[in-house]
Amino acid sequence: MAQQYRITLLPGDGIGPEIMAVAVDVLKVVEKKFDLQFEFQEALIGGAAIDATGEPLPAATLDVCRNSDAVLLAAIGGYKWDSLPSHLRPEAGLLGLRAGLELFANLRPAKIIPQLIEASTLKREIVEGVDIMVVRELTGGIYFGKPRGIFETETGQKRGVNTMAYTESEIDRIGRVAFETARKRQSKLCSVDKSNVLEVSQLWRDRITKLGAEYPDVELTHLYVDNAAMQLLRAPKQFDTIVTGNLFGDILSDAAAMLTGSIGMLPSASLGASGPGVFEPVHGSAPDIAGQDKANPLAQVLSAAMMLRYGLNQGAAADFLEKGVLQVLQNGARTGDIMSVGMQLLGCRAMGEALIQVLEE
Ligand SMILES: NC(=O)C1=CN([C@@H]2O[C@H](COP(=O)(O)OP(=O)(O)OC[C@H]3O[C@@H](n4cnc5c(N)ncnc54)[C@H](O)[C@@H]3O)[C@@H](O)[C@H]2O)C=CC1
Ligand SMILES: CC(C)CC(=O)C(=O)O
Ligand SMILES: [Mg+2]
Repeated sequence: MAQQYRITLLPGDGIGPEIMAVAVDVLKVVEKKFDLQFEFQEALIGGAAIDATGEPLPAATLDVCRNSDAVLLAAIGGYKWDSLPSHLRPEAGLLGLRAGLELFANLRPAKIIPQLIEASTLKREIVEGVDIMVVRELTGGIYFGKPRGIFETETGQKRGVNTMAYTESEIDRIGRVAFETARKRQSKLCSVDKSNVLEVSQLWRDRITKLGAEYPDVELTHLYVDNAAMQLLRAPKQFDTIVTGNLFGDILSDAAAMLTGSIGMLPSASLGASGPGVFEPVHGSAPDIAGQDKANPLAQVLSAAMMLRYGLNQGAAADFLEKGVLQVLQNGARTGDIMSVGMQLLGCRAMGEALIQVLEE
């Protein structure tokens, strides 16, 4: 009998529904090829949820996610909701989902795809062979620290406040994920912080260094985040696995995306100690191209592959999808963000169709 999985789909906003439709079609091919059965359930998050219910993360959404085997998320956010107070914005829905499911570890691979070297803004010799895994802490740091808000000073000025805080146990648990991840790769871990200025980073560096003693086979180095950003663009091949906090990981993973040609190619997995993971592209809802059939759906498809691998333990099905993506690119199919001379420019839907054709061959 086919193995059954309950998958919650969170298309969200902007290009979200367009790229999610492609991922679902692709997963239907996987079902057939691997004798799996996906029970898809769609739920509201972000701006779409605000419009329908007044809240960015309705309780019903969190419930259905908790009761599923994995969650596939597209993206949230858009101009329409930008002036709402921060706790009512679409982004609060995403943060609430990550916190609600205790998804403290965000794996963001940035691996150069040989077919896309020409799409990178960097020189071939700089990016060829790049294979980096960013392990980003996802439920702590400045996105969650208290106090936060916009307060009034004694002189009547507004003062915006956010707090970057990490406890030892929060650092240790993401540190362990990072050391274990590095061990399965090239056994090189670079921890990124700002410990020359921030106490929170001093504690971070201290704990990661202590943890390093338990992983003598992993070569541990440390970089300040400003230098790390520069090194990522100067000589990205020096990196294997990077571990860092929530804000620095958010920023560095967008920078790492450009090494590989486009943020439209980068997937991620958000994992906790137990329970369903959330699998989502690194990019956002791209409101500038939403509704125009221009989005690259491949980050979403590769997020579905990460879901198969990390969330459902279906490694062969994940390999199948990843190979299909390489093949469709090899065939010359390109969306605008990864277009180069001599290739075939496709819209989001047509890229999905080209991929399905490859997968069904
Ligand atoms: N995980 C999530 O849901 C995230 C949501 N956001 C939200 O998304 C909205 C837009 O944020 P931005 O800073 O503009 O970041 P973004 O990642 O949505 O877009 C940045 C640039 O990359 C392009 N891009 C992104 N994904 C693409 C794709 N699949 N194919 C082709 N081009 C793509 C966009 O057109 C844009 O020019 C905001 O509301 C933001 O808060 C931002 C990042 C993550
Ligand atoms: C939209 C934010 C909540 C987060 C973000 O940019 C990300 O996780 O990449
Ligand atoms: Mg981001």
